[in-house]
Amino acid sequence: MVALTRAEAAAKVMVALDYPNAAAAEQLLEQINGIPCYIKVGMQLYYAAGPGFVEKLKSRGFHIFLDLKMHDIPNTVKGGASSIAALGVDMFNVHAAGGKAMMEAAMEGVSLAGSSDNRPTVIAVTQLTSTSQLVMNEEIGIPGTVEDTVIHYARLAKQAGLDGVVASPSEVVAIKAACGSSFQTVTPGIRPAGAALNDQTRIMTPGEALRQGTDFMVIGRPITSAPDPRQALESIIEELVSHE
Ligand SMILES: O=c1ccn([C@@H]2O[C@H](COP(=O)(O)O)[C@@H](O)[C@H]2O)c(=O)[nH]1
Repeated sequence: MVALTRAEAAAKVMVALDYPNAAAAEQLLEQINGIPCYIKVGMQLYYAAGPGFVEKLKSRGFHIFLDLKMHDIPNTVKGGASSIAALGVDMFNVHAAGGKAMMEAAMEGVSLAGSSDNRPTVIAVTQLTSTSQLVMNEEIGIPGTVEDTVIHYARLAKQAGLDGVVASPSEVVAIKAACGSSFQTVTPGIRPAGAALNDQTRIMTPGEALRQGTDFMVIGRPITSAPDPRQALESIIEELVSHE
């Protein structure tokens, strides 16, 4: 495996700003100031702080993944995607379970918002990393293995013209084999050794996820709930730099 520089390792980490308001998010951003990682804004912060906060982060030079996981009828997702693309975010997502027509509508919405040269990366959520094999089969009612479902959704997303998927790091090798190495994988469910699992079930350490070939790893609580978030992020970056 080719060794990563510190900047390359940092650029693979998407810090999940799961906070109730802009002030709390700003506090974390202050603590990790100068580390060139990606920032993920999800539902909690977006619904509280709104599109203006996202635009503000963009104007300050952050790379933003807007994680709103749209899942609705195609026409509504087309409109939502168009509004999100107009915000200038670097990446956003939809649920693959919405189907191919819905994902194609998301891509149409993106093209309505502007030039294809600087459009956001559009990815699809496959199976949430909190979902276990048992829950997928017995509660949600999808038969077969989680990996088969993830691959089915990844293929559908690719056919619809999307750029990649959200999945567990343990599914990255199979996704790349099915959809090609340039099809992007964005993987939450990252837990440094010894960290609390919280509600995640399909997890890997940062080093293991890197070895699987993940493009980006989404990490929230192991950083944001740490006594020293900057130190927690630095030690994840160090794990990626030194991983063989
Ligand atoms: O399948 C998914 C899709 C999205 N997420 C999001 O990633 C972060 C993970 O946070 P942790 O605190 O590291 O568990 C969070 O914002 C989720 O909404 C996911 O976990 N799994």
